[in-house]
Amino acid sequence: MKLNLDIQPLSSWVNVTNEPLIISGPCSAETEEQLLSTAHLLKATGKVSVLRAGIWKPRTRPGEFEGIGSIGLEWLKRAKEETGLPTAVEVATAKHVEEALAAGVDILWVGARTTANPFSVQEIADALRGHDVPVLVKNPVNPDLSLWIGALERINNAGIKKIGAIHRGFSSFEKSSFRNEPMWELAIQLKTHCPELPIINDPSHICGNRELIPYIAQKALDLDMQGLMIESHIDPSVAWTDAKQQVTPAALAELVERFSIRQPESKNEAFADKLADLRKQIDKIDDLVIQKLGERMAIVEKIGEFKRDNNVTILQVHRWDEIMKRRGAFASALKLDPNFTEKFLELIHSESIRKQTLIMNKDKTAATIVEVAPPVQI
Ligand SMILES: C=C(O[C@@H]1C=C(C(=O)O)C=C[C@H]1O)C(=O)O
Repeated sequence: MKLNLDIQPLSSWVNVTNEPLIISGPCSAETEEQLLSTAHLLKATGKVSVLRAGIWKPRTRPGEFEGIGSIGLEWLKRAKEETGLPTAVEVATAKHVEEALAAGVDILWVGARTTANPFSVQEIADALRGHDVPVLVKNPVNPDLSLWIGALERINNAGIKKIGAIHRGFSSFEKSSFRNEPMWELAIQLKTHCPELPIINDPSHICGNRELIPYIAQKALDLDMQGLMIESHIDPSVAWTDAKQQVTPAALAELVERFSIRQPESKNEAFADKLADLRKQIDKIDDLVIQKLGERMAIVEKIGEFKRDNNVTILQVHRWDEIMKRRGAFASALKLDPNFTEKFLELIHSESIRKQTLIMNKDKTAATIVEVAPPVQI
């Protein structure tokens, strides 16, 4: 799938003081004093290009702090006047868009819960029509790339060319050390579909705690993401929302200082030659792997026909269990990650099952069952 968005490059709509682009500020604007003092400290670090603050907060349960509301726009205006930092807020309705634009907010972002709802995204897109304001679209809460792409398309179709995506991770039922699973492969797929789309990582929402932020932020930069949105607060311990994931402006500066900034390419000729040579080796190996997988699947199909003719079930748990153990041991002896091996083998097994299911049901009307293999996480 190719995603054809009409995009203006990030550098044409935001003045990045330092690489990478850092958007920072409180999760929620709480008081004028909290917002202004945080903004001044952020500006003083020299590392921040945009000031963010949530003023309308979509909360999971009622009764929690739902944002300070429109008054926060006045505080943002003042913060911008005093620090010179452009401002960014989350919008979830047409009214939010109108108010934010009237107050001179420089960048709008669509939150994860909103991206998941095409009606809301369309309402926002319609309100944006005729305006020339940059809009960032967070990934939907659920790991659905099409919803993310659909939201970007709706905004772009409304004439917004200064557009980017924010990768803030995905809700998961499973317990994990992250608040939202990064599922990097979805961001990588988005980048593959539309290489010119800037992607900004939001380690605060992925991690849900300060401690993990450096690791996720560095990984995002190593995956060639163009910027980071990191929540900061003058005193995170008393923050009204998301206290655990906010950092002080000083901690933010230290974090940014420690990043290793790598370029997508190197101009060094010796490097280019060596890389080309190594890639040739990889090409040969990949061809062999694919060839062997093709041969394996041909045998799987033969087994399928054999099972069909002898009325034997497709799934053979003991055989599969034995394969997992033996291949697993071989793979770990070759220093392959057990998690990777397990997922790789499971993917092969589900494809075997799918192929044999088609063979078994060949003459039945249900022959149209085309189950696809589950997505692999990295
Ligand atoms: C190919 C077979 O069918 C299934 C697929 C397997 C595989 O891909 O290796 C193993 C066991 C079965 O669940 C088989 O029975 O050997």
